[in-house]
Amino acid sequence: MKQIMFFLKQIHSFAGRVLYVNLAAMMAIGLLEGVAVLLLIPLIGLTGIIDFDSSSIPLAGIFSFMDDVPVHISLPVILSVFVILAITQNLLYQKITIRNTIIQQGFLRHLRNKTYNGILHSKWHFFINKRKSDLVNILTSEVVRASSGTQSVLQFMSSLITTMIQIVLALLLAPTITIFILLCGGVLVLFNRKFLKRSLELGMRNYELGKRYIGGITDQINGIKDIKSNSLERSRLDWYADITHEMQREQVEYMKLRTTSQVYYKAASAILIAAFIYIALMMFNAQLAQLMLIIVIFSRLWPRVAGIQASLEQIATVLPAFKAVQALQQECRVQEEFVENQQIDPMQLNHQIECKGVYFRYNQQEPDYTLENVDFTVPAYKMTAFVGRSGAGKSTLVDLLMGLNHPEKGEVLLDGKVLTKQNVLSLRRAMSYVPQDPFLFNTTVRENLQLVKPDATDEDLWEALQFASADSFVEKLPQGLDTLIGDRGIKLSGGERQRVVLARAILRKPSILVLDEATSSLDTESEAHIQEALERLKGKMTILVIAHRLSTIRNSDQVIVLDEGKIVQKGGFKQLAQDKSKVFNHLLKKQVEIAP
Ligand SMILES: Nc1ncnc2c1ncn2[C@@H]1O[C@H](COP(=O)(O)OP(=O)(O)OP(=O)(O)O)[C@@H](O)[C@H]1O
Repeated sequence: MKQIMFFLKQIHSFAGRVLYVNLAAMMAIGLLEGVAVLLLIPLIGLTGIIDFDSSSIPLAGIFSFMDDVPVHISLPVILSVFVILAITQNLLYQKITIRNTIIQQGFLRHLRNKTYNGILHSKWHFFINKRKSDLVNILTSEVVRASSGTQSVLQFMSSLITTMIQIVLALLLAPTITIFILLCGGVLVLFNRKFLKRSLELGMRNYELGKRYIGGITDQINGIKDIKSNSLERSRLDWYADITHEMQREQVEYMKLRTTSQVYYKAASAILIAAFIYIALMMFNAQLAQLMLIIVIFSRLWPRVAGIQASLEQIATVLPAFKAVQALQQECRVQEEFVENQQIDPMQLNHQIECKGVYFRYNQQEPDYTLENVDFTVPAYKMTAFVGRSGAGKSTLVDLLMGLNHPEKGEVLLDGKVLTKQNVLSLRRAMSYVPQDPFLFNTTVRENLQLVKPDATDEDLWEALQFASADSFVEKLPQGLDTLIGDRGIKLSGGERQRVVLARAILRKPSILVLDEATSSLDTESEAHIQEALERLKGKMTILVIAHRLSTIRNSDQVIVLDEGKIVQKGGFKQLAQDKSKVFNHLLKKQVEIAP
């Protein structure tokens, strides 16, 4: 019951008044069905087969006025009313089903939007600690499962209301039989509690399996090149066969559980009805009319009780999915980065970015800092490069400048203003970021570029492409700007992809451009193209570059060298190269040795 209330609260908070309208309509359906049962009393009398003694049946008196009406009139009248009631009830039922679907689909959409909104507005820290496939699983499978619980709850409510009304009518018609049926039903529901517990366990297993399944296939599809080139197909297929087998077993077990509990109800129904007719005939000398009522009431009421059990089991299985969605929403609330409720303009960086005494670590339980006492200034409209060995802390530092990581001590200042939750969005809108593995959609060059500026004209697009040294190769593509570039831009070379992404970054006309190892996987010619592009951009915006390849940053205005989370050198490229005892010179020498 706690679980039903939990679901009802959620649906209520979403649907509000509409829910009550539906519940009222369900009550009307129950009443109509009840009236149809009542009509059986004069019908039984009219058949004349049975010696109908209305005094033996409560409520039957209300039809006594029909005693004087001839059968050739009363029979068609009663049958017509019966047909009208049945049609009205079914029409109402159809309307309610549609309205319930509107509530359920609306609730699904509401759950999806709220969850995705929460995810997108969470801090970077949240993503660092989360497995991406778990988020995909919740957004695709679990949200749907959770909202299917809404349907079960509405079905449960409808069954419950109809049953209640029928119980009241049945109590008026035949109190002893009804109380007996109810007692038996109650005992069976109690007895079947273990089925609910088991349903909950199966729901939990289904959730875990779904998570593992999506996690596994996401990793494998992402790493398909490794799988193929290292001939790992067999082992991956074995994994897949195992997990799908487990999923199959879980579904079969669930079906076994559902059908077993229903078998109990059906078997109990047959036994009870036989026992009751026997007792009624042998002990109470019941009339045939009363026996017919027993059968009618029993056959109407009992399936409802069984239906309630089925809905409860259904709700129990989807509860883990609902709780997982809720837990994620709660986590996102705690991790909220900013509220996007007002029009925020991009900031214009005119003077400098400063890092003052910054300390940062990913895990505050650990003693060592990833960045320690970091102090530097990045002048606006200049190009600053961050270099250092792998793991020195370059990406962590740039993430801090982008407001993705937050200093534990110290502060980041933009034109003298501390970077906070309040101005981080304005900074992001002023920034374009080009990662090492750039992201392109499976569509045309044009649409990939217009992603950041939907109203960009052809002239704007070509200008950005020219700045990124990408114009000449785009011109040569079969359909130019309208050429499809495949999944993640697979039809372009690494260097071409990188330049399209750079063009996209430039199209936004950012105040700050960040390149995160954008040239490390490129050949020398592609690197030279990016270098040309950077040369063209110098002086137009503030450029931050993380570079493994030191040749890329030869023309930067300032180089910041990091080692084990500390700044060990700062200055111009040539100046740093001359200091033979320090890290920068060491890095340079290594690259010269590797170069052919
Ligand atoms: N999400 C994380 N959680 C915990 N530690 C992390 C995380 N990301 C990075 N680190 C650690 O922080 C340190 C700095 O990593 P960072 O990625 O900033 O280095 P980097 O200089 O950019 O390295 P690379 O050149 O290899 O990309 C490393 O020791 C790394 O293991």
